[in-house]
Amino acid sequence: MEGSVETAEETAPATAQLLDGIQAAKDIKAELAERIQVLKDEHGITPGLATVLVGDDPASHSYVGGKHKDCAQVGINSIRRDLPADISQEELEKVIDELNEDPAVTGYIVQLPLPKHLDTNAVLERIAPEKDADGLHPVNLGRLVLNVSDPMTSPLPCTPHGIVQLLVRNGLVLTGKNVLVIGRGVTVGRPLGLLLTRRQINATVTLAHTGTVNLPELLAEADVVVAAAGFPGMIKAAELKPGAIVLDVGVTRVTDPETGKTTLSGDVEKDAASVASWMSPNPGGVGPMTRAMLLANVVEAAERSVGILPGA
Ligand SMILES: Nc1nc2c(c(=O)[nH]1)N[C@@H](CN(C=O)c1ccc(C(=O)N[C@@H](CCC(=O)O)C(=O)O)cc1)CN2
Repeated sequence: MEGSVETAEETAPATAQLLDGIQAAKDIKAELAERIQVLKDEHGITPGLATVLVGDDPASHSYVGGKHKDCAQVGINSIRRDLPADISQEELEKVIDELNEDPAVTGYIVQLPLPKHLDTNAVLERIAPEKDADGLHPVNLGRLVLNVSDPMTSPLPCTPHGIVQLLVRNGLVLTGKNVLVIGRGVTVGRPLGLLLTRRQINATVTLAHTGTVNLPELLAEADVVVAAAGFPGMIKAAELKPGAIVLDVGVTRVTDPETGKTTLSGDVEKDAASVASWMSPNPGGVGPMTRAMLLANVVEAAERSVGILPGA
């Protein structure tokens, strides 16, 4: 147009700043490796993480494999208990009892989801609370509800804690912000709502789920969106408040019927980065933080067991 010359700067699409989970997880691992060395050198204790994996779900196998790799990187011993998909509740509970008694195991997790015939809540409840590396035992979740959990007493669930760390480490303050959490699962949505409404963070949280009827209105008002629904691409750029902070947690493996190739898809469309102020990539955002916070829980449990204040 005559008389108006657009510069490249004016026409370039805005792009959100990156909430880089890979870098933050790397920093956390370096900090943990130092604390592990102190446990070994000064207290003669090597933290040990055990994983219990039932069945042959490829995603669960990949997550568990990642957890063992992480342990090797930072100096945590790791022990795998891979069990057949048709294991009975009784047999699985026997494995849990063995891990509760094993002094080499300072913490352990049961990879979720379990096959449908197993009672997940009964399994989680059987884990010794002091060895619960996922923070999903009713005692540890109860402490979160009562607002008495901190690293000195009990572990926090890994994904919610990872989300908080990712925000804090990027200097993002949520006081007074409207946070919309989409998904009410026990590993992400519910505990995240409890964490973000603590006085230290002081956000106002709305928990949306499949029964929510006004998601578009909620999205339009949200300063921060945490999408943990597991529906690929359900959040579109146009639905977001401009400048929103977006954390994409959901991961779905989508297989192309023609090529048979499987790719990972998040809950948020990639072009949301043109509207958001900050956005976590997926992969490479919250997932690596989940793994890093698991390591932190294992280290903190070992520190508590020898009477060191975690992180001190
Ligand atoms: N016992 C538990 N089970 C499950 C949890 C959990 O915290 N405890 N969370 C998820 C799975 N999960 C950890 O177990 C997990 C998910 C994703 C990632 C991750 O690093 N993802 C990568 C992408 C790679 C991929 O998905 O293949 C990324 O986001 O960059 C780590 C751990 C359910 N079960």
